Amino acid sequence: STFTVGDYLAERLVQIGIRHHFVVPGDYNLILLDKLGGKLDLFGKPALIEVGCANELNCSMAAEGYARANGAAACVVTYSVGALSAFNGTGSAYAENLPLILISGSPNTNDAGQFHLLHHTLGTSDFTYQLEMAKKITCCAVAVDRASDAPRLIDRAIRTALLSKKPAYIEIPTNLAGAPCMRPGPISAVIDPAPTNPAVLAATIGEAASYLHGKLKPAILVGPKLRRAGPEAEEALLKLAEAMGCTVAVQPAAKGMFPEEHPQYTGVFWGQVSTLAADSIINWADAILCVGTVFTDYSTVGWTAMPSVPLMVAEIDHVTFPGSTFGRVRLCDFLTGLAKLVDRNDATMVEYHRLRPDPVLIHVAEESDALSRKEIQRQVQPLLAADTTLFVETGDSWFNGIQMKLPKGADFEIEMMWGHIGWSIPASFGYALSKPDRRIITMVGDGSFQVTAQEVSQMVRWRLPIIMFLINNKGYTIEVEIHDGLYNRIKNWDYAALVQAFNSTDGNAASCRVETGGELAKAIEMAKEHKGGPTLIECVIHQDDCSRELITWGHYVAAANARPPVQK
Ligand SMILES: Cc1ncc(Cn2nnc(CCOP(=O)(O)OP(=O)(O)O)c2C)c(N)n1
Ligand SMILES: [Mg+2]
Repeated sequence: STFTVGDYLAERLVQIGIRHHFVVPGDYNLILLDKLGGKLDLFGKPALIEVGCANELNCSMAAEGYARANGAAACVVTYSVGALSAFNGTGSAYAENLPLILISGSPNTNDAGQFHLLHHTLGTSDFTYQLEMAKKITCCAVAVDRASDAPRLIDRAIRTALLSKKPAYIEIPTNLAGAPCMRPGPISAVIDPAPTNPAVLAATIGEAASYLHGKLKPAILVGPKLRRAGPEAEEALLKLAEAMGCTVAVQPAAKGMFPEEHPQYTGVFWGQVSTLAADSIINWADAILCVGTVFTDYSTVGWTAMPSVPLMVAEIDHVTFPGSTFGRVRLCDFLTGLAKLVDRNDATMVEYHRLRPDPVLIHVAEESDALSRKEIQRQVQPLLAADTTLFVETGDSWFNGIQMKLPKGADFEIEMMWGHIGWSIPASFGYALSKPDRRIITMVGDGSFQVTAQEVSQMVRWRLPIIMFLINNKGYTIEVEIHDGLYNRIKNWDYAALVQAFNSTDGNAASCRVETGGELAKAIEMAKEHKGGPTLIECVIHQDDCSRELITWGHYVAAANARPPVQK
């Protein structure tokens, strides 16, 4: 059969390791979906498994979650009505440094020139607006308008996304998906990374050695971009930390990127809402090796927690020092090279042993007591195991999740830069498809759940045993703590009943509402046994029952938002 543009795209997506593609069909992408779904592997099975979502916002967020687990993801939508919703998950992928490939069908190539007015458009004959918008939220946006251009444009978009860990956009007209196309050359043309320049590497390591020279108490701070640089970078960081012997703290969005059971782990550095006194040791250090760090208003508690010493910052492909910068240095190469040369200096570890906070006494509530946030945390903690990935949603779930202890092998996912409420439901669904052997636990607030609840029905459809703790505090508590108003109150739902509605006649979702510690304990036992599908446990707590960290953090973030305009 003829090799087509759609076949070319399918081949490249499979070659970069994608096994599932997230879709919402529309008449501009149906032929393309046939091609993507029609690609068979050597055993005659579909090489790409098509995963339908209830809407394009959730579709793009499911792809974002898939990219966290798989490294890259594809989201296929129809023109305008689909793509504009998928732009939100694309923005998340940009903010969170994930190579999500957004693919949109588009009008027949003959229509623009004939000034035809078409459905799913603004009602003008200008069909370029979507590509222009996509250019602003991706690292590369291409529109194929001739089949002969498809290989070059598709390869460029995918390569740029993989190298920069940012989303890319590919637009394919409905009458080109099935058009004859040249076959691709080796995938190495697309995935070979830009190699580290050896001379630059040597110079960078030399600069790092002089940055550390004479410092008495260096520490390491890990940020969320470390993971985006690949598992070899995380491994290299571990070796560097062990070569130095110093303390290692992580930023909130990097929780789980350094093993928490490691003796050198000293908590989440998040200013006044840090864990394990990480702020004390970071503030005591006289040199901080920042690896993949991102300092934002949220991660610096409204700018009240910026480190006060000159920093070395190692990024995915460059390193900066106070007064100098080095490009084309891949993070794993830099960390590996530095680990071989760096002097051991455990001064911060010695000091940390002096100031490390003692373990806190965990209060065990009476079984009949009204359920509290603390009791939920106490009962969820034992669920975290080596094969667990904990998803935490924007809201007080961030703060409750950050306080959890991750046992060896456990992982953590948070969307702290983009912060789109509702992300965790489709994202944990997408992630679970890529890592079926992991147990997913999602902590999500009632407000967030209302944004993307439909995707629980995909967890039912794919029989994924995701356990969701829905914290029902009757509204937008994180917003209440930043700045309250009636707009932070929402209509309460019967969340447990809603999830049962997704079962219809062929479902397997378990759900219940719990209002005491005793009921929660029973629900957790039920969830642990329930394998054939998702479990939602709606945990009812008082609307003001929020973490002290949220209140402190909210106070300073509100102050940062309120800074008066600087007279220009
Ligand atoms: C798409 C999107 N729209 C609005 C916001 C602003 N926002 N941030 N957090 C919230 C409320 C979250 O409420 P919940 O999920 O119930 O969380 P908590 O009550 O804090 O546990 C809003 C409305 C947002 N972060 N994302
Ligand atoms: Mg809430």
